Amino acid sequence: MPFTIAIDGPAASGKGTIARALASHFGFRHLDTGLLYRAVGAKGGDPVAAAQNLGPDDLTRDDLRTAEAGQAASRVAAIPEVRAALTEFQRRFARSEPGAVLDGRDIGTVICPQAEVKLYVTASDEVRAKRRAIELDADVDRILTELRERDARDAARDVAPMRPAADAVLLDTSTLSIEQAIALAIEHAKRAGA
Ligand SMILES: Nc1ncnc2c1ncn2[C@@H]1O[C@H](COP(=O)(O)OP(=O)(O)OP(=O)(O)O)[C@@H](O)[C@H]1O
Ligand SMILES: Nc1ccn([C@@H]2O[C@H](COP(=O)(O)O)[C@@H](O)[C@H]2O)c(=O)n1
Repeated sequence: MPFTIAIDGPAASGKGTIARALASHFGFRHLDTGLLYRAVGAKGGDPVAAAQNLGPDDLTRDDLRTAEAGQAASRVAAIPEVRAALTEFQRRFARSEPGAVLDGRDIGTVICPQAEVKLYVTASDEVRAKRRAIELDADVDRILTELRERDARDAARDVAPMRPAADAVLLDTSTLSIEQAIALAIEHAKRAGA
């Protein structure tokens, strides 16, 4: 039976960093599901058609990590038909042998409610904005405004809103180094049988 690790949380909280490290540590596959929504937003045109026809080339564009791509992703992610078009791909990925780590906003609640491990990774708004501003070499105040706007939209939407699953373990990385956050996540996953 494949082992699934679901990691959710707000923008720039460190989900992807932890997800990649867990996948590497346990020899599992990793899917950054935010990239799917970023690719749909970046493709332009009808977002539902874009989601239904997403291909490998769409996921390797070099403009997907920008703040603008994040905002566009958040807008198309509120459309139920867009989410529906991306669901089966994510669920199939989650069944990868020997295991898979998926990070996003609705992995523990909607995509993989039966995941063996569920983490909800957070950090204060200010810490997240600072980390992302360093990463993108951008203005921290602009990034803070953008993160708050995106989080609010992601948490308020009717379909698959961003929230921790009832059985998720919360991991606040505000005062943790990357190494400390990864070590805690590995420890938790091991205790759960990974
Ligand atoms: N514990 C930490 N301490 C310091 N920096 C961190 C920590 N965790 C992550 N970072 C850095 O913060 C930035 C955001 O991390 P990451 O990309 O993992 O977040 P994310 O939650 O996956 O973001 P997004 O939702 O936008 O994809 C990266 O530059 C990463 O290196
Ligand atoms: N499971 C998911 C993953 C992402 N989204 C939306 O995509 C935006 C970009 O995600 P990042 O993880 O790359 O920041 C995000 O703000 C969400 O709107 C989603 O809805 N569900």
